[in-house]
Amino acid sequence: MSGLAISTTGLVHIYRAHGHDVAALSGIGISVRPGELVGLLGPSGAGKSTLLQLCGGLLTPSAGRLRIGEHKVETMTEAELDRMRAGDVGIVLQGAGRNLIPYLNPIDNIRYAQRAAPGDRVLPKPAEILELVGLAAQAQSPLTALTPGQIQLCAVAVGIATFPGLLLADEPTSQLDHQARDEVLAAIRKINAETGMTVLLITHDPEVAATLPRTITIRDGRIAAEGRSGEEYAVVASDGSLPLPPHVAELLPAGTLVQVTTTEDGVHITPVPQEEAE
Ligand SMILES: Nc1ncnc2c1ncn2[C@@H]1O[C@H](COP(=O)(O)OP(=O)(O)OP(=O)(O)O)[C@@H](O)[C@H]1O
Repeated sequence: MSGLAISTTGLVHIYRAHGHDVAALSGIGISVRPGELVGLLGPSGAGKSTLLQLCGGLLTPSAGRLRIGEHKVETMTEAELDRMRAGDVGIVLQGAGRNLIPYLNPIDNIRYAQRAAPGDRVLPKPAEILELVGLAAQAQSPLTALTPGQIQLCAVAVGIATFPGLLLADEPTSQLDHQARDEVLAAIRKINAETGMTVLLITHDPEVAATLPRTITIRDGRIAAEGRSGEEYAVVASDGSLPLPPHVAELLPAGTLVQVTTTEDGVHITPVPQEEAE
């Protein structure tokens, strides 16, 4: 299957907790083209995992629009979401072991993941998947004999067992040494390049982020910035608002009046001294 696009408009997710609700996402608008490899960044609690789970059909939006390929996620029934997860979207949850059946070897883990795929789907051979992620030699090894890096590669292999159009991975390179981290990242890049699968991965590691062609940073449930090959940019939202980079926000406390002017060489934001504003 070829890569799936992701498109969201005004995406909101509220967790209904006892006593109070938590707005994890407060109006996210992103557009990811088929076959892109995108990193999702942001501080702890920013809403990254929530966005990933919405894209994977594990959660449903509280408001807003979410398209995964042709799927209109906000209108889908539980059964339709199940079918999307079984064939079109692969999810690698944080903590490799959560994605694997501990008593099955790598090739049987892949076979098991393929059982849920829709009957009309032509599935790749499990050996091909292991070859793609670089685990061919460990196909029959018990998971207990694998290194942490190989276990993570196995979790990725299970995530792509049906060759979905979208791979979602929650911190696939965390808790690994640098060599294992780079091997997992190389496998994900290879999957993306050779199959055209769209990939959205969460990372906290600035070294990983710097190597990705595109990154999206979330802060307080909103898009805070986008990166292109290591360079960070602020992104104008659909309502015209512009989140300030943290080092600028520090200089302009909430409530500061600013003058926004345009000149030939750009747009300037100038704080108005308080005495002038009064
Ligand atoms: N099941 C839940 N019930 C209530 N609140 C939740 C739930 N899951 C997450 N949250 C809250 O939603 C917000 C966003 O959480 P989320 O896990 O999406 O952030 P994150 O950016 O992935 O964080 P981290 O990097 O720590 O994994 C946080 O305030 C979190 O406490």
